[in-house]
This record gives sequence, structure tokens and C-alpha cells, in this order.
Amino acid sequence: MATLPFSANDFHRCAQALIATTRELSARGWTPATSSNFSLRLDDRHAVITVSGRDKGRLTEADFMVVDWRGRAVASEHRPSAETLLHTRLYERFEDVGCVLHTHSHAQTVASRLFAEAGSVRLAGYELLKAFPGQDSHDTAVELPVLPNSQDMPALADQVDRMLDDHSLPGYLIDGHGLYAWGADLDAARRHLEAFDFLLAAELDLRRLRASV
Ligand SMILES: CSCCC(=O)C(=O)COP(=O)(O)O
Ligand SMILES: [Zn+2]
Repeated sequence: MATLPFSANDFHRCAQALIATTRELSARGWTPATSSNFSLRLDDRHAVITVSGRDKGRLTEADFMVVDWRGRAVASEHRPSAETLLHTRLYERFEDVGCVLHTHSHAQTVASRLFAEAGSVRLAGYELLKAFPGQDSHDTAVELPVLPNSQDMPALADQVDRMLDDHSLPGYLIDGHGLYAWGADLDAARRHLEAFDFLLAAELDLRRLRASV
């Protein structure tokens, strides 16, 4: 039997951790119609990622596979997420990134449309900003980038790379698409994802209410 170029135990641990989280995110309605994708760093050359097109609310270990930093399947016949390069570029660029989560919640999608022309969403004055690295007060503002969508994944990944030269927030929106968030581990990535979603929903409500008074 051929030896796997990664630890099967580590694969099992990563897949199980992602299954628990993706079920919870899906139950909130953040992964409609098989959308969204999720990954965990496996080692210094590989990540565990969702197989393309699977229902993210019903994932089992068979719905995960291993890819390398070039987005190629490793020891699997499955097709990795269509957006694999958006994950692997982050792992390759930042040694301290251990997890990447991508969802399509209602708030994320509406905000991505509303702020696409501006190129970013300004989030200011919220206590929850302290969920992000380096933020220790509500009395601050951050700009969450909004990138144009594309079906050309290498081009989109290059676009993300250029954006990251000027931004340090652990996330970005893609217009009409959804949110990417990451962190040192699953808990940190999830904390960032939840904070972004809460803040986007709050900002959308606030603008709607202000427009009506
Ligand atoms: C029907 S969802 C369209 C693709 C997408 O945006 C997504 O997040 C899921 O793609 P994947 O290949 O990872 O299943
Ligand atoms: Zn997507």
C-alpha cells in the first residue's frame, strides 16, 4: 500500500473538527445551496479542505480531502473546492494561518453588493471590533475590503494577494458572493467570521434605520 504524504490521524482530527463547526454555521443559514468552503492547515505543505459541491450542512469525513499549496488534490480522486486557491494562498503567505472559513450568509452577501463600489465596508465604534487581532478598544475603525468577484480563481487569488499588501484584517468580502475569514486555528477563524457577520448585519440595519428616520 502506498504511503500517504501526510498523517492519516491528523487528517481525521482536522475533518472531525471542521464537521462540527460547519454543521453549526450551516444551521444558521450561512451555507445555502452547497455554497461555502472550509479548510484547516494539515502541515507545512498541505491543507484539509471540503470537496467541491457537497452540502456543507451534512458533511462527513468523506467530504474532505487534502490539497497542496498549488491547489492540487493529494492522494484523492475528488475535485477540491472550486475556491481552493483562495485558501492555499493564505496558508502559503502566512505561516501562522491555521484555518480558513468561507460562508455565504445573507448579511455577508447583501453587504458585499452594497459596498462593492466603495471597495470596503467601514466598521467603526463597535465593541465587537475587539474580536480582531490588535484591536483593544471600541473607539476605532477598520475597513473590510470588498473585491470584485471572478470565476478565474488564479486571477482572484492574485487580487487577494495584492489587497493583503495593504490590509491586516483577517477577512474580506467578494462582491455578490460572500466572506472569507481566517485565523491561527479553528476557534480564531470562527471568532473572526462571527464578528464580521455580526458587524455587517448591524451596519446594514443601522443604515436602513437611519434612511427611514
Ligand atoms: C452553489 S455555490 C457556488 C460556488 C461557491 O461560491 C462556493 O462557495 C462553493 O464552492 P465549492 O466548490 O467549494 O463547493
Ligand atoms: Zn463561495
